[in-house]
Amino acid sequence: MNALKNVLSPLAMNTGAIQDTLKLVVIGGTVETARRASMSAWSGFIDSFFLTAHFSQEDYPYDWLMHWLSKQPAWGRSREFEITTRSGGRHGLTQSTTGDLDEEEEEQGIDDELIHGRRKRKVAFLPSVDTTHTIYYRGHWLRITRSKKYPDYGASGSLKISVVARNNDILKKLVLEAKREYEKDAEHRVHIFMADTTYGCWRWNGARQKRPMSSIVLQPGVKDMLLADCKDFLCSEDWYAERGIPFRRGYLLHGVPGSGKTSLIHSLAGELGLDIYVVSLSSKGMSDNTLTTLMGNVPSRCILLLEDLDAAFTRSVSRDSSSTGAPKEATASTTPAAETNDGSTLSLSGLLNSLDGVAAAEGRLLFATTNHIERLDPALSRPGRMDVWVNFTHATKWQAEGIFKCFFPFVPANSVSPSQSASSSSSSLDTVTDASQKNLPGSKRKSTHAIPLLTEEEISTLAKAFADAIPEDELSVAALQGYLLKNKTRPRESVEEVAEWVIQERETREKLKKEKAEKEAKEKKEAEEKEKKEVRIVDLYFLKRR
Ligand SMILES: Nc1ncnc2c1ncn2[C@@H]1O[C@H](COP(=O)(O)OP(=O)(O)OP(=O)(O)O)[C@@H](O)[C@H]1O
Repeated sequence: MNALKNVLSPLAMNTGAIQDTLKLVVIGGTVETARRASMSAWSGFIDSFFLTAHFSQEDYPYDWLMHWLSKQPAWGRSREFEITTRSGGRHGLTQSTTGDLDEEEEEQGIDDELIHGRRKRKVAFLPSVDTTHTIYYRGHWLRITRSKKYPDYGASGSLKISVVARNNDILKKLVLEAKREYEKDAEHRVHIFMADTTYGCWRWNGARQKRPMSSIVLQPGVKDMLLADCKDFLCSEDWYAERGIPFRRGYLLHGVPGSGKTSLIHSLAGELGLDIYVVSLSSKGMSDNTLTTLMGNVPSRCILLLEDLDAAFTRSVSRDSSSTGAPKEATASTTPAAETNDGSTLSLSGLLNSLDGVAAAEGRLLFATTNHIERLDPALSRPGRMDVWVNFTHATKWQAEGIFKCFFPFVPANSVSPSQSASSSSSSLDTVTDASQKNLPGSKRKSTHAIPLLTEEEISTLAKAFADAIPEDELSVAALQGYLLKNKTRPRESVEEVAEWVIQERETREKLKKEKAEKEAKEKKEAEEKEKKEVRIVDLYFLKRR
């Protein structure tokens, strides 16, 4: 008993101290809880005065606002922000290529010029992720919070803008202003979106400088016809509605590789101010459902580009003659195609349904390209789906002359002195506007390529001589472009040497053709031998069993 007392006595002595400690803990806890409650009540009270708008990266207003934010001088005073030279989304209007940032040049606004052949980087200041920034806008303080939804997957982000105001007028004004600025800057660019078959959504793939229509050399009248047709369609919504015809139009551009099909579509998009949504039907994971979802998410005014239509049902990107390209389903059956190794379950009926179905966007221009029109199922290319067909051939003499003129600049005859003109050879070079852009409307860029100054008359004579040496309908325009690119500062020499180049091209093509034929013959022989060997093994097996 005494022993127990001895053990408990120190505890009894410290009871007062323990009680005091407990009191302190309770009081401290109560105070902290009260503090937190009051803080949360206060922030709730404060928040009740805020109007808040949410913007998701998947939608256009997010891009408008990110673009607008990147132009706000407020970031100069901010203590935390993101500096970027490339955008993670469609707001790539501030994006550029290689080079270093030079403060002085940035301030002078010459950051988009070529310096020693390198384009200076453009730098954008953006709100950093998961930090709330405050900026002043038209008499209001805006609280801006940018966050990433699924950063681990690099997936979409969002933007939250709060403002103390009686109604949402200020937020509306902000969004409209951001939209206007974005569209003004986008004037000179075409945005490209690619189909993401994994998530069934569109991913921004970059913004390209508009390509002037004059840089595309096609037979007379073709470009004008297409442009007029597209323009007419885009302003005929009521006409279609009155007649109950789905407001869609399809263009099938078919013909040899490197003849300008894709370039023409990009050029048309620039001219019409439309974005391009590209689907490669043969891509991995493409299925009827994915395609229908994608079609449902295409905006109403855009160009939808189906590339290499003939490759869609071969699950092959190969477009050479060994690829059959023939649709696996000859008719538009309603059963989906069996799943292939790459997980594609796209069927012809699925494709047709997604093009015509209710989910398919109205007002879109469908462009499809193919190198093998003969392999297309008639159901796919019939009017209503493909209303206008344009055939692209190898270069004609007329095109050869046109592409030469596109490449080399000329100066008006009265601005070149006779002596200057006479001495203008590759040895007497002057710096002029880039040959490939000088005579093109809408071209602003200056290049430092040294190109001899020639008069319009000289260029015309050279272009004619160049065209004379080019065989009709034998070489692609892309091949001619390649040759001229190699000689972009040597207009005269390019004409003198072109006949020799044509001979070399023929020889190279013959050699490649021969090599290909030999390779195919070898593969065929190996396959036959393998088959024979397998048959012999099977025969042996049955002989043994008997
Ligand atoms: N008619 C043309 N006018 C101007 N440039 C052309 C023309 N055809 C081809 N080119 C040039 O050749 C290159 C390839 O052209 P493009 O990709 O448009 O050809 P394509 O017909 O779409 O080829 P593919 O069928 O292989 O996709 C481009 O750089 C383009 O500038």
